[in-house]
Amino acid sequence: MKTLQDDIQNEVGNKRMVEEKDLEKLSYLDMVVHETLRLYPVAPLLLPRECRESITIDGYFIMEKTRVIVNAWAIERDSSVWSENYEEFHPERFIDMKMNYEGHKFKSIPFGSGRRRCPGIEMGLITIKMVIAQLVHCFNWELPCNISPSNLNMEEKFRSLYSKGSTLARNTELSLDM
Ligand code: HEM
Repeated sequence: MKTLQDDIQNEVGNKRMVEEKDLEKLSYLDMVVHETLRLYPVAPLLLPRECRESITIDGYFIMEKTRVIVNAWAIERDSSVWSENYEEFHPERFIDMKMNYEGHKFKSIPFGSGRRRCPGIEMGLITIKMVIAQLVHCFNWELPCNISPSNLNMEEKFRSLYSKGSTLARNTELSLDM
C-alpha cells in the first residue's frame, strides 16, 4: 500500500483528489489492478460457450454443440507462466509486461477473449482504478486489533455457475484466522 500511496502522492500531491486524467501516469496503480484481476478474476469461469463444429485442439476432441467453459482462474494461476509465487500478491511481476485486455494475450483474461469478451473493459478499469486510487490517497488502511495481513483469510467462496451470476466472492465467513 505504501508504494501505491507514494506513487499517487508523487503524481497528484495532497492538495486535490485523484482525477481520471491522472490515471495514465499512475503505473504502479496499473500493476496493482492487473495483479488483483489476475488473482481474483470477477468471473472466474467467464461465460459458457457452445462449440459450433467438431474440432480437435491439442489432441482433445471437442464435439459440435459441446458446452465449453474456460477456467480463467486456473489460467491466471498457472505456475509455468506466473512462476512458483503465483499465489502471492506481487504487482511488480507486471513491471516489464505490457498488458492489455484486447483478447490477444491469454496469460490473464479477466475480461474474457474473442467476440464475446467484455465490452465494458475501459469503464471497468477506470472505475476500479479511481476507487482504489482515492481510497489509498485519502486514507491509511490497517486491519483491526493488530491482526497481521498474513492472518487475513483470502479464501474464495464457490458460487455455482448459474446461481449468482458465476462471480467470485471472498469467503467472509472465514475472514480472519485468529
Ligand atoms: C472490472 C470490471 C469488469 C470485469 C472484470 C468484467 C468481466 C467480464 C467477463 C469475464 C465477461 C465474459 C467474457 C467472456 O466470456 O469472454 C464479461 C462480459 C460482459 N460484460 Fe463485463 N466486466 C466488467 C465490467 C463491465 C462493465 C462496466 C460493463 C458495462 C458497462 C460490462 C458489460 C458486459 C457485457 C454486456 C458482457 C457480455 C458480453 C457478451 O456476451 O457479448 N462489463 N465481463
